Amino acid sequence: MGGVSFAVHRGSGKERALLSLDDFEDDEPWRETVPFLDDVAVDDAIDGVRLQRLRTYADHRGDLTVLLSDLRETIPLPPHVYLVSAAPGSVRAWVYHKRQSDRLAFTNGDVRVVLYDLRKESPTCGRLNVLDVGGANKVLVTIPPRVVHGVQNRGVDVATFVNMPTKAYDPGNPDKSRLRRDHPGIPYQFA
Ligand SMILES: Cc1cn([C@H]2C[C@H](O)[C@@H](COP(=O)(O)OP(=O)(O)O[C@H]3O[C@@H](C)C(=O)[C@@H](O)[C@H]3O)O2)c(=O)[nH]c1=O
Repeated sequence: MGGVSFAVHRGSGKERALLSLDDFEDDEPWRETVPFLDDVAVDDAIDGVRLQRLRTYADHRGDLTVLLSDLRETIPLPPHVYLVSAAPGSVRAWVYHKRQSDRLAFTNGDVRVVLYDLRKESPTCGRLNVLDVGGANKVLVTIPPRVVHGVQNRGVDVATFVNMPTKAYDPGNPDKSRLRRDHPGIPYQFA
């Protein structure tokens, strides 16, 4: 694999004498509450599916959006995180995972997430949820194991989303079960 060169500045004793870590100022606490990842109520949500509001902090330099945090509650920290770029109109469906929960963070684009509960033991077996998320509705969607899901980019630009599943992807034993996207057994057809 081709080496990647980095500019390395060796520094000198004289420079270190001019500055120390103590010269930095600590940020002051700015909020008494933790204003991110508030739960969003979803009418008739499938059992175990969770939506949390993602809060974006904007300033003249751009913005920052918190995607996941255990500051407010103990959560399974993500052993694996990846970024998906969805081409305009693209559909990723239908899938479910036997062992992991997906935690999909949507912050941009016009994306539709469709969830379908085929878990025979679930109190919401047979229920469908259709969630429109992205730039206008920045949310973290937690999808428990065995909940069928599909994601469509309904916009005209590439949409990206981050997945922070509760288990690492193992190519040797991928936790991914698929069904063709137009299967008539699911009461939703992607346009
Ligand atoms: C999930 C994953 C895939 N891959 C590889 C496998 C494959 O060659 C390529 C694309 O993987 P997939 O086809 O599984 O990805 P995809 O079907 O696009 O699934 C994605 O869409 C949403 C709806 C989901 O539910 C997630 O599971 C997410 O993986 O990336 C990794 O290398 N690491 C990973 O962690």
